[in-house]
Formats: sequence, structure tokens, C-alpha cells
Amino acid sequence: MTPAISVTDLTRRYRDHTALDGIDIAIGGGTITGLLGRNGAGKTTLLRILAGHEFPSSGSVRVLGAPPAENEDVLRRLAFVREDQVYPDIKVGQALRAASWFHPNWDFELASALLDDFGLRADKAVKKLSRGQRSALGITIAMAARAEVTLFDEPYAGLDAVARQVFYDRLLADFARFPRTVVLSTHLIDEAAALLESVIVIDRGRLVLNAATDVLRGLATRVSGPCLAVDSLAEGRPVWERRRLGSQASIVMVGPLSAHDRERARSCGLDLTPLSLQQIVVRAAAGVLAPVPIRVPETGFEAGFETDRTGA
Ligand SMILES: Nc1ncnc2c1ncn2[C@@H]1O[C@H](COP(=O)(O)OP(=O)(O)OP(=O)(O)O)[C@@H](O)[C@H]1O
Repeated sequence: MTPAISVTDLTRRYRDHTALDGIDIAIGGGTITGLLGRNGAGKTTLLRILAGHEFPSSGSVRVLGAPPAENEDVLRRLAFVREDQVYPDIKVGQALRAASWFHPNWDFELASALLDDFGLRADKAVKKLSRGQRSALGITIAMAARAEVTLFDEPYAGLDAVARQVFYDRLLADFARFPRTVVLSTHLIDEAAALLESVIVIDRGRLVLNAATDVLRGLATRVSGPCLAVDSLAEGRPVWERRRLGSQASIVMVGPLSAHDRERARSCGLDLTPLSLQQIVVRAAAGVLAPVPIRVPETGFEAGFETDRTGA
């Protein structure tokens, strides 16, 4: 199947700075992908190129089968919402109406339900909205557009926790009815984790991780307890991190745990805590994962890791 988004050897240079450096990504249709990475990693640059707002310096970018820049057909099938979205001096309702003209799948009912959820009034001037309310408007437009490809670039600046949950819930519910390709750039990784089918992590313009969230969830476990028992369980296994305090040890063990491992751990009084998606992404961005992308469980862990990097 042709991917909805396909990026090959993409590089974007700004004068003396390389914002994206040889990125290869394929994102299938009908998926929600998290685009993650530290500040300045290159996430916005990638999304702007996917949205046709910028040209690559080199490499190829295809969205819905064609290069997006200056491509009316692709751009009508795509929605892009950014944190710093600028609106003309109009009312909320007018902003929605203008967006409806551009997006062929626009859903007025959904737009109106989202306004209610976010407590936004259609007759309020956009320039009088608070930062969070402006984010809510951007989310409303991007969701009601029901575009085949929807790109969210940290869409929730200033949104409170309740409103963010509205966003997650509404996105999941609407996605279930109308599957589409969603890319969500966010720093709130664990909060958004339940939404994400896969994650792409960029660091200093390079792809450092591209994996299914399910694979990552079972990827690493913190094992804590008596040193001897911890060492015995971890023997011959990849380890990311070791800490010792007196007779107690805590390590991060890489790879899935079998039922036998769990039983051994229980009988030795060891504590097992799976690493959260955020903890794994932090390690990926810090280079603990080798740059080999992990794509499917069968080719998983062994291929891509440096082990025991932090030392015994
Ligand atoms: N127009 C530009 N001119 C020069 N440098 C730029 C330009 N746009 C982005 N950059 C640089 O490219 C790098 C990537 O920026 P980008 O905005 O893509 O990062 P980001 O991952 O979205 O960061 P954040 O999480 O902080 O929003 C940064 O070092 C930034 O300073």
C-alpha cells in the first residue's frame, strides 16, 4: 500500500544550519503518529515541509502521492494547525466559515460541538481570544476539516488539562468514525501516548527512532531490589542503566520479560516497572538507542541498541 506520507533523504538547510538531515519516513494511511523530539530538533520544519509551506533543500517528499508544495489538490486534502497560528481580524464563526470553504470534508456539526466543548463563542473576535482559546480554535478547524492528512504542531499552547483531554477524546472518537492520517507533534508525550500508534523521534535534524508504540511499551523495564537478584535476572541481557545503593540495585533491562522472568522476579522480591513512552523517548533523544530505526517487533530490540551505556 502506498504510504500517505513518504519522505526520502530529506534535508533542509538554513544558511549555516542543517535543520533536517537525511530523514527517511513512511507513514501509512489511517494512523496517528507522534512526532517527538527536543526543542530545535526539527519537528516544525518537517511539518511545514509536509504542509507545503516550505521546500526541502534536497530529498523527496510526497503527501497523498505527490509533492505538497504549491499543489492545490494535496493542500485541499490536508489540514495543518500550528501553535503560533495567525488569524485575520474576524470573529470565530467567520474563521470557521472561511475554513469550511477550503476543506471539502468540513463537518459543521463537529465544529459546533467542539466550540461548545471548548466554551468558545462564535461571535467572539479572534483577536480577543486568550492563548488557550486560540489553540482551541486551531484544533476545532483542523478537526472539523476532516482532512485526509492532519498535521498538529504542538496545537495546545495554553490549553488547560480539561481542554487537552477534550481534544484527545474528540480526536480518538472522530478518528474511529473517519480514519485519516494524523501527525501530532507534542512535548506532552505520556499524556498523548494512548493516542499514538507509532512514534517518530528526531534529534538535531536526524531520525533517531521510528517505531510502533506497542513495541516501545514492552521495550524496557526498571528492575529494582537486592543486588544479587537484580544481577541474576539481568545476566546476559541488554541493560541501559545501573544504579546501586548499598545492597539494593536498580537497572533498566531491555527487551520483553517472559512469564518465567516475571515469576523469578516475584519470588526474589524484585520490583518491575515498565518504562513509560516518555522515558524511552528521552533515552532515544539522548542517543542511548542506536540510530537504526526499530520498525516491527520481529526485528526489534537486538538490532538497535547500545547496551550498558551508563556503565555498571
Ligand atoms: N527560518 C529559519 N531560519 C534559520 N533557522 C531556522 C529557521 N527555522 C528553523 N530554524 C532552525 O532549525 C532548527 C529546527 O527548528 P524547528 O522549529 O523545526 O524545531 P522544533 O523541533 O519544532 O522545536 P520546538 O520543539 O522548540 O518547537 C532550529 O535550530 C531552528 O533554530
